[in-house]
Amino acid sequence: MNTFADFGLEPKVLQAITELGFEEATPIQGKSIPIALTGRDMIGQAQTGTGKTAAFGLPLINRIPKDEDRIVALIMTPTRELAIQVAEEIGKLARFKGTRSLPIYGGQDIVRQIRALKKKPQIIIGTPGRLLDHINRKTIKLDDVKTVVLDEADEMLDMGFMEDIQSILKLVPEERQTMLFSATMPANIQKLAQQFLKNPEHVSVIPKQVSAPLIDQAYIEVHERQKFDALTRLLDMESPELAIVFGRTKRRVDELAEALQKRGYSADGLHGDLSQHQRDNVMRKFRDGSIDVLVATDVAARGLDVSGVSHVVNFDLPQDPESYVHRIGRTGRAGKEGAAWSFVTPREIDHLHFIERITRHKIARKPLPSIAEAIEGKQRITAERIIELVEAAELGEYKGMAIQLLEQYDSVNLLAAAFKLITGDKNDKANIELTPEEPIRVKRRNPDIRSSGRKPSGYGNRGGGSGGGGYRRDNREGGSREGGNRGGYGNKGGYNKEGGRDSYRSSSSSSDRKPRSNYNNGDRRPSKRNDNNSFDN
Ligand SMILES: Nc1ncnc2c1ncn2[C@@H]1O[C@H](COP(=O)(O)OP(=O)(O)OP(=O)(O)O)[C@@H](O)[C@H]1O
Ligand SMILES: [Mg+2]
Repeated sequence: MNTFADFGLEPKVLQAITELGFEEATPIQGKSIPIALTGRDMIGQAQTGTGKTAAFGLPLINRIPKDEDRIVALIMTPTRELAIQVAEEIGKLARFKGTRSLPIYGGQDIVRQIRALKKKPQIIIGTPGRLLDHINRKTIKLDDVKTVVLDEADEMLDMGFMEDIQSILKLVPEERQTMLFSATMPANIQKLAQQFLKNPEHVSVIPKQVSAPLIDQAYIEVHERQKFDALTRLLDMESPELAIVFGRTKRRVDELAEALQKRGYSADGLHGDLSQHQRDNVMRKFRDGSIDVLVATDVAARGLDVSGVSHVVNFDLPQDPESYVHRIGRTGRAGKEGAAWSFVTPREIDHLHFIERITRHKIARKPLPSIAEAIEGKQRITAERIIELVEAAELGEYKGMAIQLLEQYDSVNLLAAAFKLITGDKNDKANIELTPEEPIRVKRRNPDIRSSGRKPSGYGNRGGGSGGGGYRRDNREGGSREGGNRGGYGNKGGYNKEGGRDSYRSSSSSSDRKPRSNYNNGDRRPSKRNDNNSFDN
């Protein structure tokens, strides 16, 4: 057990930690902070929701002199939402010391960013594409950067950011500290590490299983056409505080969010084809609880920390075990419990076993909730709300009618009728038709490649020879289908108004760099880029 005072952090940094209510350091913080404070390169791996942001953020803030007026630290994240969130957390940790930080991401007005850059931030938190834009415009200079952090390093590689990261790091002085963090460290991270890190310290607090321990994981076997009913029954039965429902494609997310709204759920969708304004809006509504179901593509899988997310539903199974780990890791964070449910079609059972094998966690099979369970769940919630109202005792103007009715009718019948009226869904008949998704197929891969090269990675280490797994992420179907279908869904539910995939370029930047197409560059991975290119740069 580590108290923060043991690390020799400055009083003003400690004050911020106290203010945030952090009592003791998490294991990854306990191991990383002393190393990071020395300025050594490091790779940090720990389960989702265990405080990796502060693990790199605190030493970073601690090491920056107060009167520094140059950019001395750079944090890169794979998504805009994550850049915003990390910047907020860094801002909180730096509050008393006064270290200045600034998020820089695509989709935001570049002129506004340039103005903010004039205020001499010391830490920049950004997505690679927009960072490069600023570098090319000479509005960001990296000559004085002493520390670089790649948050979700493996994801940035997977999204095809390698080239961008290379270009950016070339401009950072060799004499620097570089740190990589993620909950998952597939083997290809070695490539990045070898290229950019010097004799890094590997810090891993991954025990046997890579997914966070406080998440209750289950799966329900359903046919594609049953999924929507299964979801609504689950939502009714479990009544999540907040839930994130992951769909495989943007089209899926649009259709599902719209269908849930039709059925009266307070839901909205998030994916990379929305304008930044729409994305910000959805995230804000979800964070403040004005919607309680966020339907999202993998754009929301990494790093997002929203307190109150009690449930994650994989409406569609993800292709990669990593994605599974990160998606379900949006719940069960910072010592809280959470539930993760995955819908698995009969043809995907093998894929589920593959995920179980790689994540080393058996996922319990649960039956499809029955209509009776769903109704009971809804009634339970309604009853709780009624009791709350009764206890609040502010029912003055409703009492007259209640008294009148009770004189004529039986009280049980009256209450039952009220329940029926409240919970019986007039919207249940709303016609819902979702475009079916193809089942995911198992892509074999060599178990060894899961290891980060040093034990224990939480993956791999199960023997198995080398070579020839044949697993290729860019074969995954989600991406191409997302792209292929986009045109047809342009005006559903008010989404996709931006139009095509390159629109982020024109709206976010006037840089002369070529738009990143997923299809014209063999180097880029088509699958995720398809969603991510518009969410990042
Ligand atoms: N020492 C601590 N004590 C209590 N809460 C903490 C502590 N450190 C961080 N937290 C909180 O825990 C939550 C999760 O932290 P964070 O987002 O950094 O996790 P993470 O390890 O980066 O997860 P992911 O892999 O999903 O990105 C945040 O709300 C953060 O404020
Ligand atoms: Mg994180």
